[in-house]
Amino acid sequence: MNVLDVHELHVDVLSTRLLNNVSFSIEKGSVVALVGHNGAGKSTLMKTIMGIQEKSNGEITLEETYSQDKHFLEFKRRIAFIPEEPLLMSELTAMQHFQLYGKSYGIQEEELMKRIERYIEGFELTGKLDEYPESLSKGMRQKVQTICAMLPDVPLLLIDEPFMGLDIYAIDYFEELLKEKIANGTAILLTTHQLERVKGLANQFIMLQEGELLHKGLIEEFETIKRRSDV
Ligand SMILES: Nc1ncnc2c1ncn2[C@@H]1O[C@H](COP(=O)(O)OP(=O)(O)OP(=O)(O)O)[C@@H](O)[C@H]1O
Repeated sequence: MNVLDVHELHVDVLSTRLLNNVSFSIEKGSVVALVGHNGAGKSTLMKTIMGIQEKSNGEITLEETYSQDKHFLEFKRRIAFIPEEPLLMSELTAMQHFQLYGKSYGIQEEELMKRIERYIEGFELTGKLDEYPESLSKGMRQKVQTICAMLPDVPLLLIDEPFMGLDIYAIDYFEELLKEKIANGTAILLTTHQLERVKGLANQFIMLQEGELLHKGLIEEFETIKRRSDV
């Protein structure tokens, strides 16, 4: 089954076309690395799938059923996003962020508390639950954002530059969590400038160039395609 179908996606901002006719699918349990030069459109694609960036044309569907246009709430509940820069709310503590995510994804209270405890220990955030974002370090804010996305069991995870700003302990722990999610059937679309770092996770890649999908394939084919296309 396809977890994500992106069909003929176009995104324009003012008179600039940021994504041009992008189509691809992601199967259940697949991990796809989205690669491309700075400005290729990777973050724009992520934000458009999340509905943060408006599309001008095309269709985005989850689990072959839930259309971003027609079933927005069901769509949003099936997807979690870790942006490159933490997008936390200054008026909420770390704990309040977790509770907000728990509510919006309909996680049962007892299960939510269990997961929060597990993740704050794993990410070494014990004692930071009542802190507001401004009194956390950048890496700690990234951890809070990461935990928010790890709390629900969603079929699709979008991660813009995983591991950015995390220390080596947090990277190892996060990688283990992702492997656990993948084993349970979660599909992941992640952007990266360091393919080496995600090689243990990703099995496919999509290459964007100037807003267009240039290549897609298995991760093992990446080096050959990269050499051949000189990008
Ligand atoms: N809101 C916006 N308004 C106008 N142009 C934008 C907007 N957001 C992004 N762009 C432009 O769209 C293009 C793609 O940007 P995007 O952030 O998606 O690239 P990226 O592949 O994620 O790059 P990087 O590797 O640097 O993170 C860039 O040329 C950028 O200047």
